[in-house]
Amino acid sequence: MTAPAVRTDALTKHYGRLPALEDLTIEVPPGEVFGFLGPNGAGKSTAIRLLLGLASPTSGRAWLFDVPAADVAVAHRRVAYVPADVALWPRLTGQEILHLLARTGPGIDTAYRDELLARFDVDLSKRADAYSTGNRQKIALVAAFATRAPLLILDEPTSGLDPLMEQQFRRTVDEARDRGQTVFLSSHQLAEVEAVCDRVGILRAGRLSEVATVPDLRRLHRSEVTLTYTGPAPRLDAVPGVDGVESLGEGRLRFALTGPPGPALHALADVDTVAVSIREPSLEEIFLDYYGRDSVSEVAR
Ligand SMILES: Nc1ncnc2c1ncn2[C@@H]1O[C@H](COP(=O)(O)OP(=O)(O)OP(=O)(O)O)[C@@H](O)[C@H]1O
Repeated sequence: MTAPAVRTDALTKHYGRLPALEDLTIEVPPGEVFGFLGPNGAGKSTAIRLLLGLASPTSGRAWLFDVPAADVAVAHRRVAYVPADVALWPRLTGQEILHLLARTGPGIDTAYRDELLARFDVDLSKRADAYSTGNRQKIALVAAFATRAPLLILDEPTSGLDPLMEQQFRRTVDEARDRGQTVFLSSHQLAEVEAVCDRVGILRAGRLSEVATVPDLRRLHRSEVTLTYTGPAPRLDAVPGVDGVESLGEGRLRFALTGPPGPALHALADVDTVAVSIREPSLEEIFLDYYGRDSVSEVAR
């Protein structure tokens, strides 16, 4: 059996009394694009630092392709990493930095690197201390995606990119997946996670609340059902999974449906239904369920 690209077992990190990460157990198979989603302080960067051996766990363990994460010299042969705050050698030009990174990493595809440089519109002649945050991030992304590393770990990879570059980023992740690389990324951006990830892990205050595909997340959460009928109004108040029943006037009503639709369909069996529409929740609405209104603006920004 192929080793999982990432595996953690009850991975925990406390800073003093603060549980930055509690009991994280996940498995990411090779070739998957996995997104770690959560608001500021949820523990995303802490988890990534533990995977990279940049911090040691308080308890629990992590492996990259079955190599203990703490065995940095071996584990990093298969990893390319882009940190949230990209720091580059200030006196080197973009060109020099790419050469340096190519010599120290797991080997690169130079033709693909040139394609990425054009795609991300990077000016390689400037010294790194003259780069903007977004340009530093672009250099680091090009360096990582141009490697043949089987695992790419990206901490908030698009936080400094403009919308046009975000599009290019999404295309590049798709190409990495097509080549069989595993991508493990953290993000605040719901749209990005929705667009690129096969599965999403939702972190809340250091704990994993859910791991699911985006369509599965939608199924777990409230859909909005609007019903048009003739005859007497159906009685739905006590039906499992149904709440917020609201009349929209003559012969129309709306309700929220959570979980399997069977009981609601059963309750509607004798109703003369003219039309029914079901609107699935957006990822943002799913977040409202998890975090409440205050943090969703932070997550969706
Ligand atoms: N070196 C540290 N010392 C003390 N506390 C820390 C340290 N690093 C992180 N923390 C705390 O651990 C918690 C998780 O932080 P972490 O950076 O992992 O969150 P995050 O989800 O990556 O957030 P953001 O989206 O803001 O980067 C936060 O409360 C943070 O203040």
